[in-house]
Amino acid sequence: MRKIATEEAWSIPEVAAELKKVANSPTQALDKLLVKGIYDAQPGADGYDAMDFLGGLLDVQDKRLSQMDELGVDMHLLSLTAPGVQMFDADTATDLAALANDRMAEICHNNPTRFAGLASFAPHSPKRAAKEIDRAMSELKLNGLIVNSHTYGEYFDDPKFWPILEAAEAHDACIYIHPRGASDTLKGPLQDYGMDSAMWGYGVEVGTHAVRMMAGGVFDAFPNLKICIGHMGEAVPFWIWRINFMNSRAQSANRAKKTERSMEEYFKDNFVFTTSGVEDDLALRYSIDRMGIDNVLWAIDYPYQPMKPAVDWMDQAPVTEEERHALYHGNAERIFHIK
Ligand SMILES: COc1cc(C(=O)O)cc(C(=O)O)c1
Ligand SMILES: [Mn+2]
Repeated sequence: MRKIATEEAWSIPEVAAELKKVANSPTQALDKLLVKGIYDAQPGADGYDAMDFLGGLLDVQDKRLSQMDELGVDMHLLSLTAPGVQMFDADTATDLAALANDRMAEICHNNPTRFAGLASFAPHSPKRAAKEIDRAMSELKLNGLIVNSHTYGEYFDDPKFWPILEAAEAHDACIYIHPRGASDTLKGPLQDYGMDSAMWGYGVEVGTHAVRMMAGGVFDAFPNLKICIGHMGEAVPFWIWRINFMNSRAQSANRAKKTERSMEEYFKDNFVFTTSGVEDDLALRYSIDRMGIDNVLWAIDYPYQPMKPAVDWMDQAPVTEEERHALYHGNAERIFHIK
């Protein structure tokens, strides 16, 4: 069975070098905790260096590909790892997004059956971002788009970003909204106990972004726009009944923006989500039964999650063989235009 992993992190030395500067900058962004640990690792300080995430991010043809061969993973859908270019100034972000897209396109063109890619862009300059999206999709023939949730505390329900959404919809380019540390206005109690990143804060950040987009009417403006989120839908699938009920009550009470469709309809029609970093049988079964098999894709979240457990888990997950085909490759081929 063809296996396509859809949230597979990657980076280039130029972005890593720029993030090392961020690690030593006065920024108060919550991402700094993790950026310091990965890009300016002090051996033994917090153990991130022992996990060698940076080595895994920069590698494509060596350990990554040999593990894929060993485990029968046909393809990685690569994306520039969080926080991407979003902590840089607008010009640096625009330039490095284009550079990363060129490098990614080269990898994909040289290994067309093993790697596909999601293009980066700099949301800071929506019109320039839209041009990079046009270039990435039309010229570089990449497979979709990646953004790491907020950019300087702003979210895609804000119409200033809608040139980006317009370009994505026009190209039928799914935007993967990947996590990063919560924005300065959201980070409050997320700064302790390791809650800043994958354990909790990431899900809060992306879940908040997804609900803002649905409740903000984004999908009335862009009915064909497709969004992908990871980590079994950042808990939104579990919470969707309550989101739907409380939003429709708030709309009736004129406390929420009137929308053409319901929150549940938007989540079903305009979102898909992956299993990245949630290797849980019951969560998977619920997600398929609640949101539909066409909306769930398999992912590893390499190098942050080890490859073998993610394969072993999906190989034995409690799904039909038809569902397993959809999870492992069918949905990814459709959403990310993978031949
Ligand atoms: C950007 O840094 C990341 C770190 C981790 C982690 O497990 O600590 C996970 C992700 C991720 O889920 O992509 C990203
Ligand atoms: Mn990830």
